[in-house]
Amino acid sequence: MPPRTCAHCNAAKAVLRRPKTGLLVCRSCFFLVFETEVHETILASNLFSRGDKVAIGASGGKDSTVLAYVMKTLNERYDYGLDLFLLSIDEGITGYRDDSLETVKQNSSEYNLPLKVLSYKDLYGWTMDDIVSTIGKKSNCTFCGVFRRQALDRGAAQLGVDHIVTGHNADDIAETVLMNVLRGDIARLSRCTEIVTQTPAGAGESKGCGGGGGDQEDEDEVDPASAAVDFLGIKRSKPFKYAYEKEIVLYAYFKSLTYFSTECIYSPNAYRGYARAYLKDLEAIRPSAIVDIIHSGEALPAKGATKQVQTTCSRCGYLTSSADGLCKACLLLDGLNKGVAGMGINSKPSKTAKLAATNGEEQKSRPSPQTLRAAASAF
Ligand SMILES: Nc1ncnc2c1ncn2[C@@H]1O[C@H](COP(=O)(O)OP(=O)(O)OP(=O)(O)O)[C@@H](O)[C@H]1O
Repeated sequence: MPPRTCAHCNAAKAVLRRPKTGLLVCRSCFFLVFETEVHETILASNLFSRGDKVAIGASGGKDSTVLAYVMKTLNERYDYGLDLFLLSIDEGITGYRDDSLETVKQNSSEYNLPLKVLSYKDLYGWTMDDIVSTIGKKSNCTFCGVFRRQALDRGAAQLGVDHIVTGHNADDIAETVLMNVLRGDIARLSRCTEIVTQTPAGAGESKGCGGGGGDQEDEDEVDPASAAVDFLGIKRSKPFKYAYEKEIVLYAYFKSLTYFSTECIYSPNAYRGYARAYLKDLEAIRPSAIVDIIHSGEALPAKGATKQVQTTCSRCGYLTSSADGLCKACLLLDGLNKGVAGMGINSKPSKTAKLAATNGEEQKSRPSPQTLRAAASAF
């Protein structure tokens, strides 16, 4: 049988079948089509403006490694005029983040992108190793997700960047849509498909974990107790919103990119694991399921979603939607420092935090049965 030719150029030998479209493509057309789709996502959402300083959240894993490479490529190819940085958070997980940070350092020098590393130990006084040895593995992802979100914002503020991009991909977002539907969490459902956010969306947006251990590169660490930084100005976005995980892996493989592929040792994440397995089954039957779920998520939530009122934490200056005055990270730290770690996890948002910002009406965070039925029937 003669070798099959690429469906795009009709000339070169096809080397892979694109997971997203099923088309047989050659290596260079695959690179080009993958990069062009990310470029189109960036243009369609007006993600950047010329002169923006952009930090790439770099964990050393496949998604953020490919993101760093593609952002650099597109910035040069299309002359976006962006000032790019790598920003890594060292959560303090021995045998995981210390190794992955070595990969980030390698990428920093290979791609010629300056790297900044911030650690939980310096910011919060606790590593994830310390936290897990105190509270066990249950709920540790809550601490890690809340701390990382804030740490990324603090790193961005120190770098003076306008924007953080992360490697969340289409599979991550589709999984999150499924999880929010299954939990009936309409507020998060309305946020999880947004390609850009400008204020903290809370721990639930984290798709689970990261790990950690690396060194500090900067001397001007933020003291959480004295920070008064305008976090509201920092945008976050997901240029890989429509990029399939399988294609990211293929891209990294065919480009021979260096990335760290071990799962976090503290990440049980059972619930997301079920959503992921279900999504993979759906993808095997119909590859468009991933992007279809994202589109459903975008169309669903309008009703019943609330916007939270943002104020600043009375202790560290970070953003919070709690009228009690403390941000989630400070609440969690209080619990840890007082030896009652469940305190921050179990605390419920105060009633005022649930006020809808737009119309001033108080709304319940639980959706109505009709809203839930409508959401569930879409799947
Ligand atoms: N420790 C970290 N430092 C900086 N950014 C991080 C860190 N952990 C996660 N991120 C950012 O958040 C995104 C999602 O991370 P998560 O750990 O949930 O997924 P992942 O699939 O393991 O991502 P990756 O393959 O990039 O590690 C990453 O792609 C990265 O941009």
